[in-house]
Amino acid sequence: MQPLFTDRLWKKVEPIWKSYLEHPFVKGLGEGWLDKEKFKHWMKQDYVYLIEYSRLFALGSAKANDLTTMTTFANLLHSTLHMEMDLHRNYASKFSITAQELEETEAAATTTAYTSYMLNVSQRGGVENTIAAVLACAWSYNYIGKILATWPNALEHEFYGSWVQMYSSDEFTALANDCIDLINAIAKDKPEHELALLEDIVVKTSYFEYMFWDMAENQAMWPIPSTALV
Ligand SMILES: Cc1ncc(CN)c(N)n1
Repeated sequence: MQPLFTDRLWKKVEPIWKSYLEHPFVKGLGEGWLDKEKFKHWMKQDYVYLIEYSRLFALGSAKANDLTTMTTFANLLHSTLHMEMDLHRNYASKFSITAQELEETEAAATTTAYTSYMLNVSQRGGVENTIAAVLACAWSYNYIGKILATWPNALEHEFYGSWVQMYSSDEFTALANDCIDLINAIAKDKPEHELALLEDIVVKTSYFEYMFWDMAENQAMWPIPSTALV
């Protein structure tokens, strides 16, 4: 039997993904001591990130060569806009931030760079580029969620517990698995030079994931705040 493309990808990205678990933001979230202002920054940035990420699923649906793939992308789009973004809207209400205010968040430099990269590679290629661009997002959050769920009291934490519950849930796991199955099916008959390009997209987005945790940890926006500009 042919090895799965995601087995090869896993070998490549494993050191990057393992480093997420050592990152102070992820560690603080899993151990329950993360500063809430840092979490608020992540939540707001992630909301505008997810709007662009949703656009990718819509693009994947439009680029799909068959109805099954089109339906999978449509389902991923729907679940992101509802299930995943509901988590953010619920957290926002705890900070007295409305859904409208969340949507109007100015994207930080890292958020802009990451979403622009994903949209760029997706628009430049076929459906295989789109699924490669979203793979690390869905799969790595599920990877982190499932590991944090095994940490003492992470699932029960009064504030961060619902984050761990959502990203480790059966529903979110099914979405991540849909992405894994899609890329394996699409990669099956591709020549090595095309697989190498897809692998590069997954590695780059894995680096962007690390940068996103860093951005949240440092509550970073842009080098000179826009409020300082005339
Ligand atoms: C930055 C980022 N990457 C991935 C996910 C999981 N969809 C997320 N919510 N945010």
